[in-house]
Amino acid sequence: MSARAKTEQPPSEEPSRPGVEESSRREKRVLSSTRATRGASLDLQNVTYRYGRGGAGVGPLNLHVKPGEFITIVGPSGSGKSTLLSLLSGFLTPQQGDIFLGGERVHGPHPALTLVQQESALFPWLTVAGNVGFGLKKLSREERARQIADALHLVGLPGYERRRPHELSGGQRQRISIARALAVKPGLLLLDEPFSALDHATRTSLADELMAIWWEQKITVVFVTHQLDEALHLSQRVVALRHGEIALDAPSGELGVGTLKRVLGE
Ligand SMILES: Nc1ncnc2c1ncn2[C@@H]1O[C@H](COP(=O)(O)OP(=O)(O)OP(=O)(O)O)[C@@H](O)[C@H]1O
Repeated sequence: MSARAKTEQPPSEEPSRPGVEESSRREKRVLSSTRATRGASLDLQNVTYRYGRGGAGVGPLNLHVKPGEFITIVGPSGSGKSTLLSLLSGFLTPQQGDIFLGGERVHGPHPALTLVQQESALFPWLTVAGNVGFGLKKLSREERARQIADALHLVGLPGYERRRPHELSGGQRQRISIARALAVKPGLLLLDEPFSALDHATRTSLADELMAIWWEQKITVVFVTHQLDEALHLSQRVVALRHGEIALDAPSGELGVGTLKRVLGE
């Protein structure tokens, strides 16, 4: 049994605003937006995945993420964060239990569900437009170009369509990876330590940008990080994994780094 300290969520399906409104730029963007939820809900019901019989892995996990909510998953190395993200992104199938996105059972990779990983996985032979528009091939040329331009605008790189990945900095490449994920208008955005390879200043500014994008785009976000302060700063809610189980699930505003360290045994 996990020592789960689940805290009651507000009754509304609309997530509360983050408690980090100190950035004036973000504040301006936040206030200019009418917040109506577009993100999908995410439900895990008794989800279990073990590598080998009785081996390491995760579960049973039970989790409900509201449409438009931003949660972070923290946990020590080997606690099951990547396994959980692989299950959420449909790359692994639960051995027991079910995952529902917007009420529909997840069977394998899903277009409304995109994953941004630690190292940007851009195709080096394609331009920025080719990368960002990769999942938009069914659209007309004009519509595709418009969605690419919109996504680049969101990540603060308008006009970068013709650049190649090797002409960009590490931070810019991660922005393009996020733009590619956003371009398909996902119901759920999964981020696996997307800023861990970046320097502190770039990491902080990208984290702020991500907050603004989340608030504007109304998507549901699941963000995995090793950094406890980043988890508390970014998200509304922190889920801590330990030995493949949920050891804590609580609003960020009720937590401090010290509490998280104690729960995680750090
Ligand atoms: N392919 C695999 N085969 C066997 N065991 C695995 C495999 N992948 C992961 N594991 C084990 O499952 C457990 C959870 O691993 P996972 O990679 O999900 O943890 P993590 O929290 O993401 O770790 P890190 O922070 O180091 O990336 C670990 O004990 C790991 O050794």
